[in-house]
Amino acid sequence: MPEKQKINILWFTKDLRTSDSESLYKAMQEDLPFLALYVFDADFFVQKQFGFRKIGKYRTKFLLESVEDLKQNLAKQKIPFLIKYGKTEDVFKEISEEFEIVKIFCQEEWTKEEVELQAKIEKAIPNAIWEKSYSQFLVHPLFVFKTLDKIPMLFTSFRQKIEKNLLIRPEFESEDLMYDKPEIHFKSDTISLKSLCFEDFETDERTAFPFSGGENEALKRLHHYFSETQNLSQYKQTRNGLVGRDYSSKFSAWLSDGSLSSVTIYYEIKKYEEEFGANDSTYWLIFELLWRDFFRYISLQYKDLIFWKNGINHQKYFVENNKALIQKWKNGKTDSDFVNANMLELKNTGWMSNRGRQNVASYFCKILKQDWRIGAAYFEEMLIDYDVHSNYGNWVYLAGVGNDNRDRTFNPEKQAEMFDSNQKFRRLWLKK
Ligand SMILES: Cc1cc2nc3c(=O)[nH]c(=O)nc-3n(C[C@H](O)[C@H](O)[C@H](O)COP(=O)(O)OP(=O)(O)OC[C@H]3O[C@@H](n4cnc5c(N)ncnc54)[C@H](O)[C@@H]3O)c2cc1C
Repeated sequence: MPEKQKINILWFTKDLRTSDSESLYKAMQEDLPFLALYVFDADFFVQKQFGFRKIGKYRTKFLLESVEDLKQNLAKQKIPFLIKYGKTEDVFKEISEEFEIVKIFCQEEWTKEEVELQAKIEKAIPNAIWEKSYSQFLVHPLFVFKTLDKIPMLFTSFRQKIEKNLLIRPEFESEDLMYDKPEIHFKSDTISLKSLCFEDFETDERTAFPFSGGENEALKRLHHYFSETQNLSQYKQTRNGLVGRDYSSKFSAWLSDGSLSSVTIYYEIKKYEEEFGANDSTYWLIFELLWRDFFRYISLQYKDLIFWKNGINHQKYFVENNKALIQKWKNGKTDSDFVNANMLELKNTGWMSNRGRQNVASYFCKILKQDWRIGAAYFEEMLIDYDVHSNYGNWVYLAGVGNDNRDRTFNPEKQAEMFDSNQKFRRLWLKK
């Protein structure tokens, strides 16, 4: 039998970008040719939890756009890119029937489903060498664990310790490297919303933001929010808003599938501060990106406990599973018009503001007293920016079984008075 050609694989997962890509940068340094790969994993599109899909139509559309954009960016660098639908381990097996896979470059993961998937690939391709990178963090684990032995329970102590002599790794200059190795031919699948069993849909005209996936759109949004409009300079005052495109950055959707890197955002903030001046608002965006990191470090430390009913602190959580109440919450038919408006926004657009998310989650856990995991699973299906660490981290936090032991309940009436005093938001979503 002729020897198989040796190749490496650059496996994209939640790092759908060509700029600041450690994996792409490293794959380019190797002598062997490589094939870039993205798999729409079949299990992921059919699995359900608490009756909800793992991914709904909003995120699926966004993901399709992100992968298409990645394809175009990789083509500019002449990098061969394979897009497949199926079980990821089967795709790896199929490739290994034609080629000897020597190394797999990808993002490091530690949450349950991601770890299980990597284990299936390891079993299918036992001899491959894995080169994993922590490209999803703002503050690299090497720095964090040099500073801290253990991740503190409270965000404030995490932030204060990390901010002392904060060191952010430089960006990887990966987007201009040209691929000059032999092309690897492998036939991609044609994948669409329809082939993934979703109906096509129009964006609701009331949406807070008409999201489009992909690195190019992410960078466009960044330049709009920063230099074009200088909205960043008012971020701290506007970030609790509910209506409109610019009350917050809306970066989360691109951060979640990795088409935008938080390190890139950081350096863009620094450039912005040099040009337009630093203030509380420019700092506050970094502060929020540290919250994002914090929840990643919490999941890294507590692993699967973030999915457990009693959470990371083993707090007893008494819950009900009242289907009628949950249905009312989902469909915006509770006793609170503020909660209802937020839930209708989510249902119709895949988006909800941070203020809205805090209120509806607190209402679900503390007032309706339902199992927080059901609320989190509904968010997982619906949110365009769903991210395992931020979603489950925030839900355990609000359910009182995470990093906040204070038994706090948001009062939706008071919150509506504070953040929607003119009822603009409620009128937008509740009007007949
Ligand atoms: C119950 C609940 C569930 C959530 N689920 C998700 C989720 O699945 N995916 C997700 O990205 N965020 C989630 N968040 C966090 C937050 O609501 C969103 O990140 C934010 O609303 C996104 O809007 P933005 O990008 O305009 O935020 P901005 O206010 O512009 O903030 C900038 C960035 O900071 C990070 N950030 C801000 N607030 C938080 C926070 N509380 N926790 C973690 N990171 C934060 C995000 O990456 C965000 O894009 C959740 C919050 C709650 C209360």
